[in-house]
Amino acid sequence: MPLAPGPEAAPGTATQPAGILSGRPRPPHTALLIPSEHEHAVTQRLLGAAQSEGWQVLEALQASAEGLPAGEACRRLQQHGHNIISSTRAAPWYSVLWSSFWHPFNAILLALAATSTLTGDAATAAIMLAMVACSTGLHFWQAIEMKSTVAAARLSELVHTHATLIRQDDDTGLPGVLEVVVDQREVVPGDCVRLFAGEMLPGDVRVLRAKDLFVGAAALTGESMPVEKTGRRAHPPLPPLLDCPNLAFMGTHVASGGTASCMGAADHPAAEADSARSSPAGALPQKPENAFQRGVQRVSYLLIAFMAAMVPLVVALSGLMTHSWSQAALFGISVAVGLTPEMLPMGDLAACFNQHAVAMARQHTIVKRLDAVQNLGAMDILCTDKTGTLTLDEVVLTRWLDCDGQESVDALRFGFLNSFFQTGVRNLLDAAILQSGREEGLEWEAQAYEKVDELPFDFVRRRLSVVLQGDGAPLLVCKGALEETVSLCCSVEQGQALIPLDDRRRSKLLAVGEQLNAEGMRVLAVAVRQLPTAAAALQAATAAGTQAAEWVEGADGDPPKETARQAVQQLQDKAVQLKVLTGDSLAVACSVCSDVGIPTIHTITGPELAQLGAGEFCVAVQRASVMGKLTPGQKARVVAALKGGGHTVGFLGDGVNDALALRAADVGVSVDTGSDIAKEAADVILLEKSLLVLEHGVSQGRETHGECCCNTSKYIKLAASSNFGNVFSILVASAWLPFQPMHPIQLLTQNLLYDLSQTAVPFDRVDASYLAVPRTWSAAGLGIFMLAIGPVSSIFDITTFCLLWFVYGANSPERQALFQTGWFTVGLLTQTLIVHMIRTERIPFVQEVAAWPVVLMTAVISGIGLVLPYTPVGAAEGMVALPLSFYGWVAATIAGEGPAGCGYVASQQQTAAKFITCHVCRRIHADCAAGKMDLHQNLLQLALRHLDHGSQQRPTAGVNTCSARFIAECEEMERNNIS
Ligand SMILES: Nc1ncnc2c1ncn2[C@@H]1O[C@H](COP(=O)(O)OP(=O)(O)OP(=O)(O)O)[C@@H](O)[C@H]1O
Ligand SMILES: [Mg+2]
Repeated sequence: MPLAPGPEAAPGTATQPAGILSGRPRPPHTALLIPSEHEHAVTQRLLGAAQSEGWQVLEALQASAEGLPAGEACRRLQQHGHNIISSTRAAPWYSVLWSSFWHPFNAILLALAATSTLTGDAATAAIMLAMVACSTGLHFWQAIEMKSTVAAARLSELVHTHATLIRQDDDTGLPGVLEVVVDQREVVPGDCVRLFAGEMLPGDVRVLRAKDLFVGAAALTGESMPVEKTGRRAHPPLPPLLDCPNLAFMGTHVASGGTASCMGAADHPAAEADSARSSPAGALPQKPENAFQRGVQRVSYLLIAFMAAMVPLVVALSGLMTHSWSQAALFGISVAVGLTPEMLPMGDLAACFNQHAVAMARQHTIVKRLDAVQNLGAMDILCTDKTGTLTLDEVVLTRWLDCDGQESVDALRFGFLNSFFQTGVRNLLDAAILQSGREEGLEWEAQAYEKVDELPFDFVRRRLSVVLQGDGAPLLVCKGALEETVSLCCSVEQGQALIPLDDRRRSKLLAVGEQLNAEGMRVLAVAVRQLPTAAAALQAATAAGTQAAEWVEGADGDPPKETARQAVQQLQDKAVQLKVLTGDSLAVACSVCSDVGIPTIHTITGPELAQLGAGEFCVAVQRASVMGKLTPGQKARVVAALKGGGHTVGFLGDGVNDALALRAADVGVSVDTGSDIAKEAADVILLEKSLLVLEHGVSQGRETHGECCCNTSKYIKLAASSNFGNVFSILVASAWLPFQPMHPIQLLTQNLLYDLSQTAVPFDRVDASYLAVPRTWSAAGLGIFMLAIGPVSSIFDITTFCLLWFVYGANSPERQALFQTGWFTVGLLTQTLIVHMIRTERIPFVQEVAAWPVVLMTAVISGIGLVLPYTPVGAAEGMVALPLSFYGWVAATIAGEGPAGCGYVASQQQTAAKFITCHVCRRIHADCAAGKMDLHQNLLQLALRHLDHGSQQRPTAGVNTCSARFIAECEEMERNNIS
């Protein structure tokens, strides 16, 4: 029963019955939206509800156990607004401004400004404050520009979550007879909600009646095991709010519970005592780090390590040469600031991802986490379930047979009874059985029974049982996967007689099932047993050795999708390997897979996997393309093992049993029609369950990766390598000059201008060839860039030093201003313009021009760098006018440094790529020889990855030849292997 917000709710926050208001940890920006007194009042009201009897809570909410009348619900919806969490609204501008200001770069600048003020250098302090304003303004503009929170909120509105409510029908006036499924946003305070396994709580609720209701609250409390909730009144002393046994909160999910209704009608009694507590959705773990996060982290560590090594050296050398340790320390701090690519907060990336996410929404793909867009592009293995992805999701019951393969209405009758009374996970199989049963006129038979208890379906046992009370003795009806159910039976019905189910008959039955499976039919078995008492029936259902008096069989067909084959082909063309992970039988999965073009040469089942050790498990899952009879935990383990093998793994699934694997994957993909818990665990939601839609998503993910990450990593490489060169030059200069090669303030200005010039790089164009294969963000290549570009730029810096020292006579502390201005200009221009040479292999501006934002920004910043020494700001920073002839040297340095740097990088890359090529080749050959790798399945994939390795390092003739040779070798080996 969702609880109403109090009258004291602030306008605009009253749109939800409870949810975020109830005292759980909140996202930071909601703190500004929800007054804490209000939160306190809500907490008190919830605690009050926990201590009251159910009817008292109902009375307080002016509601009844029969549900709200439809008209009243409408009125409440108008009064309270939609049931939406306020946190999805945009943070106010002042909080955005504050977070833009609160940045390490600004903190250092403010500290430097304070130091300068204390030493009486007001001009320097003023410049530093201007830089703070500039950097804050830039970050603020980026944040406002991207409006990512607002856009993300709008995107999530496209994904629908439903809730089952009990409402009174105003027309008939009959109470409690209407069970309506509505959008979660339409749930109002006072509504009675029925809860099913796998569903998310639509609000904060006071449980009124429940049996075996287990709620997973890992998202709120961090507690991974689901906890039981009951409808009983709580007595003081009360536990903390989140642990109250009769309160359940928005954001948590129903882990198990059969008929565990929050508020159920009398004809829905409780579930069996020992229900499926090991429900797959029971313990949804935190999302592990994904490929993108791992990559970003590695890059950050590299930069930090570099800074930690260089800065103390600079301080020591500068202190020794100038004998002014305070100046040396200040200089060291400026160098440290210079080494951080601070204009690249993740804001830039987020803005870029956000733009792409909005574009993807137009293609029916909703991105819940922004970095998931690029993970979709980086994905090289896609694990998918079968139903609805490869098949039409249209299950029709086609046959109902007895043990001899003859049509048997009894089979349908008991199947129908089981499906009719079960209240666990909603399921297409049950819907199909119910439909056929109704068509055969069996519905009235259900009236003769009353459900005594239920053991809900779970994906490990793969069966479900109901205990029914008719005229005679209680009847246990069990329905489930063929093998699992038959393994419990000891006799079969033949005519009116019961005959023992011996091994021969059992194998015959299983063979018939397999034959049907091979035709793409799913086969379920139904077993029944009459027992003296309900308690005995319950015991029999719980125990393993149920003795079945009857055995019957039904078959369900779900034809493959027409578009599946095309989508599989397109994904394979994009170098994405497909693996089918299903809980269904292997034979059915293989039948569907061969229809849609997924190889079925290497397959494995869950029970087989369970026998393997960790190492063998990894090899087996890398090799197999179809895996059947997997438990939910095994699906997640397969995903984790593939990730451990260095792949970026996607998982597409919609069931309660897919939630764990969705969470484990680098990118979890679910569908709008999927179960709540799957949608909660996923990073991407498809509004249409289709591999074709996903294939578009992959293309867009690659573009996103290219435009956002490739360019951004280009930015980081450039920033890190040119800073490395600068610091190297500073080291040389500090060891040589009796003064500082550049004033700290000049260094900071140069750094700020350079960073500004690079803010446009993420919006640069990317080559089409870059999009052909999966890409991951990595620090690989950064070292080469730093080691190649750094020394080359240092050589040109040193020639500049010599020029200034020997030719222009800037060789004493009195003439240091000329030296510093000269190096400021050369350094800024070369750093700023080198991006045009690094970004393409062709001749910049002649054969290839960068995107206009890059051209514009670099031109503007170079212009500023050239005129700054002639402005009052430049003068305040201690710059002087440069001799005109010096600009000729500047032009020559730029002309020389670019090509020299590029040439050197190319040669370094070629060597590195060759090394990688040979290294990869050697490893693959060795693995193949040792039989660790399956040639047929993996070679082409590896070849593509290998080619990718080469092209990531900028393809050169040598690398391409090597890759081509490698692919030829692979094909040759494959041919030999097959023949
Ligand atoms: N409602 C049900 N009643 C009885 N048995 C069921 C029911 N639902 C599923 N099963 C059994 O459990 C097996 C696994 O379930 P299911 O096929 O839904 O798994 P899955 O991994 O979600 O498959 P998919 O990959 O097709 O989505 C089924 O093949 C069937 O034998
Ligand atoms: Mg499924």
